[in-house]
Amino acid sequence: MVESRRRGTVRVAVLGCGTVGGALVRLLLEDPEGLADRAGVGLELVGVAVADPTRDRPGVPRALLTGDAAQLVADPTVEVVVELIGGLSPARELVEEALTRGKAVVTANKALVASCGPDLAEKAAAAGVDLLYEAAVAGAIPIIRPLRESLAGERVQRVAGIVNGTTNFVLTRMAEAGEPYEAALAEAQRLGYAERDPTADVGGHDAAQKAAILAGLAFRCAVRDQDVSREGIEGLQAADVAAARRLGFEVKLLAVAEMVDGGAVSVRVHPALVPQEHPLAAVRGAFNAVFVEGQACGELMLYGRGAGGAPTASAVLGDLIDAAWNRLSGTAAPAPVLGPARIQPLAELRCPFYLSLEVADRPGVLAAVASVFGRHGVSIRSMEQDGQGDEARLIFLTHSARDGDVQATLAELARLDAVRHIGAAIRVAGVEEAEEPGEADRGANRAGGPRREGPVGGAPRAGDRRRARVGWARGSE
Ligand SMILES: NC(=O)c1ccc[n+]([C@@H]2O[C@H](COP(=O)([O-])OP(=O)(O)OC[C@H]3O[C@@H](n4cnc5c(N)ncnc54)[C@H](O)[C@@H]3O)[C@@H](O)[C@H]2O)c1
Ligand SMILES: N[C@@H](CCO)C(=O)O
Ligand code: NA
Repeated sequence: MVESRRRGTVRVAVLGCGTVGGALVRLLLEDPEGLADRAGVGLELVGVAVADPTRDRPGVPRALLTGDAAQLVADPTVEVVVELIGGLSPARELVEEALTRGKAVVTANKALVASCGPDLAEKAAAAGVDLLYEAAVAGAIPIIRPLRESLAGERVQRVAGIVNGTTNFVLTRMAEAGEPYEAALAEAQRLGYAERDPTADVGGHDAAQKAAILAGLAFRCAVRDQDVSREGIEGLQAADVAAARRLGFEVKLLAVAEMVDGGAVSVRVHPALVPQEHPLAAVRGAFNAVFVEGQACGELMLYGRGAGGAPTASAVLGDLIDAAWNRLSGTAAPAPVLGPARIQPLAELRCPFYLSLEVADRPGVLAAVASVFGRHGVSIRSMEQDGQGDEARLIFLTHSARDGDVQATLAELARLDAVRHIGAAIRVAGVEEAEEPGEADRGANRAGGPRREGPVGGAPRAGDRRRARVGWARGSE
C-alpha cells in the first residue's frame, strides 16, 4: 500500500504491559507498516507504562518503558491513552487525567467501566474525545460497538450472554465429563483460564460487571455493577447438571439484561437452565457468546473468544484504530445519552425454576413438600424422584413463578424435617408465556397435593417447546 492512503499518524501511550498490554504492544510493533496499511492510519507507540521498568520484556524496547504512568499521560504529544492496568486505582485517576487533557482513551477495564463508566463518558463527551471499551465485555467479540452503533435505533428487548470463560469451561466439564465442580475448576486454573483467586469468576462478579455495561448500552441508561443481582456457580453439583441435561437443558452462567413491564430493567447474573436447542446452549468450554433480541432486528448472536491476551488485544486494537481515525477527523464516536435506570428487584422477576431437594424417602414427604409450594402460589410443572432411601432426591420444574415466592418456598422447605438439604434452585430460560398454566390450573395446585404431570422421567423436555428462547419478561413479545 502507499503512504498516501493513510490518513496520518497518531501517537499512542499504553499503560500496563501484562497479558493484554503485552499482546497489544506486540501487535503494534511486529509489523507497523502492514498495520498502518490495513488500518489506514499509522499508530506510533511512544511509551509503555509498567510497574517495574527494570524487568526485561521480550519484544518491547527498553527505551519505550517507563515506571511513571502519570507522566506518560501528561506527555503533550500523546494523543490516545490505552489503559490496560485493570482495577479501579490508579486506572481511574489516569483515565480521568487523560480525558481532562483532551486525549482519547481506550480501555479493557470492565471493573472501571462498570463502576464509573457513566461519569467517565460525561467527561469524555465534555472534552469531545473518545472513551472506547470494546474489550471490556466478551474480549474479542464485537458487542459494545454493535450495541452502540449498529443497533442504535433498535428497541432492544433483551441481551443474554455467556460472558465468563472460566465458568463456562467449568460447567462444560461438569456436564460432559461428569466432573465435580472442584475438579473442573482446578482444571480451568491449570489451563490458565481462571484467575489465581477465581472468586471474581465463579462468584459471578466478573459477569456482573459485564452485565451492567451491556444493560447500560442496550437500554441507554446508567447501570452500575451494584445494580446487578448476582449468583455464582459455587456449590453447583454435577448431579443437577446431569438431571438438567436429562430434561433437555444445559446449565449456563448467564448475564441477562432485559426490559420488563413498565419500562424497568432487570439485570442479573445467575446459573440458568438453557434449552439444548437454543444457540447459547451450544457455547462450550472457555468460549463466550452474547444473544441479543430486538424488536426489528429479531435475534442475533455474537460468538468467540472472551478472554486471553491476543483475542482481547484484538478488540483493543480495533478501538485504538477507531480513536485514531476520529482524532484525525476531529470527531468522536457517538456516545449514547444515558438516562437514569429503574432496576426491577429480583424478587419481582417471574420465571420457571428447577429445584432439587434431598429428602427422606417415606410416605407423606411429597405431599408435605407440595403443600409448601402450594401455600406460596408456586405451581409445579413436573416432578421426578432420583435415587432411593438415603440417596432420594426430588427434582421439580415449576411453572413461571415470582422469584420472591420461590425463595419463600425454599426457606420454608428448608425447615421441614423431611428435607435434608436444598440441592439447587436454578432459574429456567426459554419458556413461552403461552405455556403458562391457566388460573384454574394454579388454583388446583394451591389447594395442595402433588400435581404429577407425568411419570418419573416423563417431565416435559425443553425440546417440546415450539421455539427455544432465552427470556423471562412478560409482555415483551
Ligand atoms: N486477560 C484477559 O483475558 C482479559 C480479558 C478482557 C479484559 N481484560 C482486562 O484487561 C485489563 C488488563 O488485564 P490483564 O489480564 O492484562 O492484567 P495483568 O495483571 O496481566 O496486567 C496488568 C499489568 O499492569 C501492571 N501495572 C500495575 N500497576 C501499574 C501502574 N501503576 N503503572 C503501569 N503498570 C501497572 C501490572 O504489573 C501488570 O503487568 C484488565 O482491566 C482486565 O479486566 C483482560
Ligand atoms: N476471567 C475472565 C476473563 C475475561 O474477562 C473469564 O474467565 O472470562
Ligand atoms: Na468485546
